[in-house]
Amino acid sequence: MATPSNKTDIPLQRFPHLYIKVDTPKGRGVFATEIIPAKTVIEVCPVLVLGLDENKKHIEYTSLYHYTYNWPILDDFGKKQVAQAVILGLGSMFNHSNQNQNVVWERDPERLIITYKALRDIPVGEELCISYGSHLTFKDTDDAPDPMDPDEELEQLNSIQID
Ligand SMILES: C[S@@+](CC[C@H](N)C(=O)[O-])C[C@H]1O[C@@H](n2cnc3c(N)ncnc32)[C@H](O)[C@@H]1O
Repeated sequence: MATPSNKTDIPLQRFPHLYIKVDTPKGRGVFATEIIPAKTVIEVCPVLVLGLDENKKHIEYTSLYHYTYNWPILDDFGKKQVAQAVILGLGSMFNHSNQNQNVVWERDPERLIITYKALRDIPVGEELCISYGSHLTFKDTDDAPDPMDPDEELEQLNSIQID
């Protein structure tokens, strides 16, 4: 089990006026019932960092694989590696949007948390979306299909590895 290298207590925050909509084109998604002003902390989420082996041998074969974020670690030899982390709390519920990203997130590897903040004012009724980066392995429902492009029809794996 990874433990934080920074031992100071971590104040938690969550913007209270949120709900999960269960039937969006992206599955479940996070929405607000009140306007969220720019820079508001939406949530501070503790993370569970998975062992490199644990991920490769087990998690990659489970549904959790679609929820983990890349997480920088030092291995037993002090070499930089990219592990996977399960984000506890609402962090795992944010969907991806390229065009309409309205939430930014920041890792704190010393405290093993991620903080999510409003990138701009978010009106009631707009989904809260982060960016998963450029290596999507599922079909992004925000992308309008191009009927002339047969590649659009190619089936893609439904998984993410958030950068
Ligand atoms: C971290 S989960 C987000 C919560 C998820 N929607 C749920 O219902 O549990 C990531 C998964 O949500 C879906 N997803 C997220 N963003 C998407 C997008 N832009 N287009 C299509 N599916 C998306 C994909 O199935 C992806 O593997």
